[in-house]
Amino acid sequence: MTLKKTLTIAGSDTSAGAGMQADLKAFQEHGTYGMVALTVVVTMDPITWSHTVTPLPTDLLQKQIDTALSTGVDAIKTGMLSTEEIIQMASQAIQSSGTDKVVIDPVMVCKGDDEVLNPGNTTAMVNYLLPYATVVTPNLFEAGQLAGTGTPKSIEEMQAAAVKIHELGAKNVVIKGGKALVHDKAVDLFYNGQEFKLLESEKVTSTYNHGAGCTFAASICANLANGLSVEESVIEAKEFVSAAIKHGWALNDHVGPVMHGAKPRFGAPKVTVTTIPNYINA
Ligand SMILES: Nc1ncnc2c1ncn2[C@@H]1O[C@H](COP(=O)(O)OP(=O)(O)O)[C@@H](O)[C@H]1O
Ligand SMILES: Cc1ncc(COP(=O)(O)O)c(C=O)c1O
Ligand SMILES: [Mg+2]
Repeated sequence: MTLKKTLTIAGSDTSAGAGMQADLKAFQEHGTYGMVALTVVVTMDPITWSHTVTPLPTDLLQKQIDTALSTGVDAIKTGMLSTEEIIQMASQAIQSSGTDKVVIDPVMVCKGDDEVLNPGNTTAMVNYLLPYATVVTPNLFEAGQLAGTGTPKSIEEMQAAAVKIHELGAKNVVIKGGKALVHDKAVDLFYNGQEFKLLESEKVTSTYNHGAGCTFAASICANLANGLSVEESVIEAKEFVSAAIKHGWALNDHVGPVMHGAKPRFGAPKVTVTTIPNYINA
């Protein structure tokens, strides 16, 4: 038996709820063979839990990319890319791979840590990654940065940002309303250039959501590798991450990771999908 090969170009979250650890766990749960090209290592102060991001030498990143690509990957996901040079390397890797199954998770901040990685990265992501994105998965803040609109605060503003990001080259856009959007459900907006769809699930009140974004994007990547359509991939990923958040738990006093493998063990909350009109300028 062979498995579909999924590659994440991402950082290591030493606390292991997010980053490449989340990606590998989600890849595994979806039955794909996960591989990693590591960009940075994120460590936490044991007392304050403030994050330190340490980049790996770029020649070492390139060697990892070359190794993984030589096996022939079926789908690629990107996560934390800390510099413009690393963003360009990820773009080159995507182009060299020949795959059209590409999920860009435009990580700009870590939950619980407000420091933006590097403001110049947004322009580099727009120029080098969005044109190759099968799916891009910004949260509200990241969507506002990519679109240049400021952080969306309503479904209408999410639609406006999604249209801009689509115009920048991403074939499909999922803006994650998540916990931040003032709404009684956890709402994500899906836009494929033609239709807007709202994906809604119950909003979990727990704060144990570390790694939700990575788990969601990695699940989309694995689903694409396994041959699901873009829309099927996003819907299943939403179910998968909803279950993971519902069963999130406290690793210590500072952080609560999602339970990556919750869906196959406990089932998933219901996700409803509704096509909505274009409210922009309505
Ligand atoms: N409290 C919550 N309850 C249910 N789903 C949530 C919750 N918070 C986020 N989600 C969902 O988890 C996924 C990841 O979103 P989010 O946590 O906002 O991303 P990020 O970690 O990148 O900021 C999205 O599908 C979002 O709707
Ligand atoms: C290496 C790494 N990648 C990505 C993220 C983003 O995590 P999330 O899935 O919570 O958005 C983090 C956050 O800590 C991280 O450390
Ligand atoms: Mg994120």
